[in-house]
Order: sequence, then structure tokens, then C-alpha cells
Amino acid sequence: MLGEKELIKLFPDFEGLIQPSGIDLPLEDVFVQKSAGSLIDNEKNLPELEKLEGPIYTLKAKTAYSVTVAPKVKIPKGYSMLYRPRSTLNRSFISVHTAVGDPGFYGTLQFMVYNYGEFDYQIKKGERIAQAVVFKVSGSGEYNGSYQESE
Ligand SMILES: O=c1ccn([C@H]2C[C@H](O)[C@@H](COP(=O)(O)OP(=O)(O)OP(=O)(O)O)O2)c(=O)[nH]1
Repeated sequence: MLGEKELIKLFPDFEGLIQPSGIDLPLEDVFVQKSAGSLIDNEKNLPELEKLEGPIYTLKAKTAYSVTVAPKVKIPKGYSMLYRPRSTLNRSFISVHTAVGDPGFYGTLQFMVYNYGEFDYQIKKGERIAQAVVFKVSGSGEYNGSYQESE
């Protein structure tokens, strides 16, 4: 796992968000699901999303949201990221579901947030919701999947 001094060199766009062993990720946009989706024979049909109005979002009890974080991230070749939720959210019955960031990925990270609680939860755009932890990957390839954006 990479520490602060290495992270500052590799992720200059994240100045001010670098932590001793990771990078804080602030909430950008929040979306609700508007249609069905499917994954059949590796063919992705993503649900349509509707963007909610911020900057303060109300996450309803027992409801799922798709969220983005800012800024866009460029993962250098030879490195990978795992995204872990902010513990304050766990303590508040809010979970942030995440996957793996691949070497070479460039684009906007999208996570799923679920309010497991019995009550609404309010959160403002810009609040830190997760932390990226970065690992060196030996012998890695490079991501070139459907979520890759051009720089
Ligand atoms: O929680 C996450 C984790 C990763 N990513 C980004 C970075 C990652 O490199 C990219 C693709 O992730 P993954 O490989 O898990 O997605 P996939 O469904 O396998 O996409 P593809 O079929 O395009 O490889 O999405 C997110 O937006 N959210």
C-alpha cells in the first residue's frame, strides 16, 4: 500500500485530499435509478439515472443511490486502487459499495450508496465519502474497458 509521500507524487490533482495511507474522495453528484438494467453474456445494459438536485441530498431510508466522486482519477499503469467507505457513514447506517480501480483507468468513479437506516440521512456535495487505497501491481496490464474516458 502506498503512503502519503508516494501518493502526492502520483496524484497531483488530489492535493489537499491525500491522507497518510490513501486519498479522500469527495461526493460529487447523486442519482436515483429510473429504469431496469441487465447483464447477459457480458452485454451491459445500465439502468437510466436521474440526477438529484444538490448541494444537500436527502438519502431516504432503505433506498439505493448511484453517486459520483470528484475529481476524475487517472490510475497510473502499474498501480491499482481499492475504495473503502468513510467510517462516519458506517456509523450512520449508510454504506458505500465499491469495486476495484484498474491500472490505466481514467474517468469518473461511480459508487453505490445505500441507506440501511430507519431514517433519512442528509449529506452535502463535497463531503468525503470514501478513501482510495493504492497498491503497486507487479506485472499489471492496463484497463481499456467501457468506462474508460479519453483524457
Ligand atoms: O467502485 C468502483 C470501482 C471502479 N470504478 C472504475 C475504475 C475501474 O477501473 C473501472 C472499471 O471497473 P471494473 O473493471 O470493476 O468494471 P467492469 O464492469 O468489469 O467494466 P469493464 O467491463 O469495462 O471492464 O470503473 C468505479 O467507477 N467504481
